[in-house]
Amino acid sequence: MSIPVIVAIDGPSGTGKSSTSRAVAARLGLSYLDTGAQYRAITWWMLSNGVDVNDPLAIADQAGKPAIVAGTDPAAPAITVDGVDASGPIRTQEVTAAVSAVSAVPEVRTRMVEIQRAAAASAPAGIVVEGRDIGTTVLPDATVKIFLTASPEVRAARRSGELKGAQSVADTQAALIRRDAADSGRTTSPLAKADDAVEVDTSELSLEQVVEQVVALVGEKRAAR
Ligand SMILES: Nc1ncnc2c1ncn2[C@@H]1O[C@H](COP(=O)(O)OP(=O)(O)O)[C@@H](O)[C@H]1O
Ligand SMILES: Nc1ccn([C@@H]2O[C@H](COP(=O)(O)OP(=O)(O)O)[C@@H](O)[C@H]2O)c(=O)n1
Repeated sequence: MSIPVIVAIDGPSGTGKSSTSRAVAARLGLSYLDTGAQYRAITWWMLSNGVDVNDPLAIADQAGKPAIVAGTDPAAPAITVDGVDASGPIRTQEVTAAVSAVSAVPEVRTRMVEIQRAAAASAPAGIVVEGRDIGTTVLPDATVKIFLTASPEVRAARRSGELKGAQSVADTQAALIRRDAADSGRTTSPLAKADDAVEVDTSELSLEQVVEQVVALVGEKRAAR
């Protein structure tokens, strides 16, 4: 058996983290973990249970309650909260608007990071983990660290394509920029590029080109060890 490979993919919203991570994991036969889905899931639970998402103490007090389970199959990402499928509700605009406040609470992060490290440690061939703080905090010894970027215009156009006109491109861009600022500005493990991460600007690249670059980097690291 070869040593498991750990790939950390970080970056702001709409840079291609999920699409790239799933494709790389599928191509290399690795597990896959979407940590953003976990933060969205705990946010959905807080909203559903009447917790004031602008009250960090109230969030901290409840952070240990929901059981969040994320699947690790890149062909079928799954997320449940207390056994209930949360894959639809976690993508609503209500959750998107509240997730940065909930994920800034240290007690929430401590809990999520524990689940994330356990998933990485138990992946048989290795794992691709995507998020905001994977290379800096969750898995600082990852084999390969990637930091994806793209211009705000490109990111907003990609996101509004997915929202199918539910929100204007201008509103989507403004919301992305607000979330970037909150995620980069928080005290506990903010969105940041690790010093040893490779930055890839995806603005002018196709998904296939980004996937090729990441697969090539993993191949180089594997050959070197
Ligand atoms: N390199 C790319 N070129 C064009 N579209 C892309 C690229 N990467 C991702 N996309 C598309 O952009 C949208 C957002 O991608 P996603 O992977 O969800 O980003 P993130 O996880 O960083 O928010 C998706 O609709 C996806 O198909
Ligand atoms: N490792 C991570 C991943 C996500 N998050 C939080 O979760 C939110 C949603 O992440 P996401 O990856 O689903 O966001 P999108 O890029 O899909 O819009 C982010 O805006 C962060 O507030 C985090 O704090 N740390």
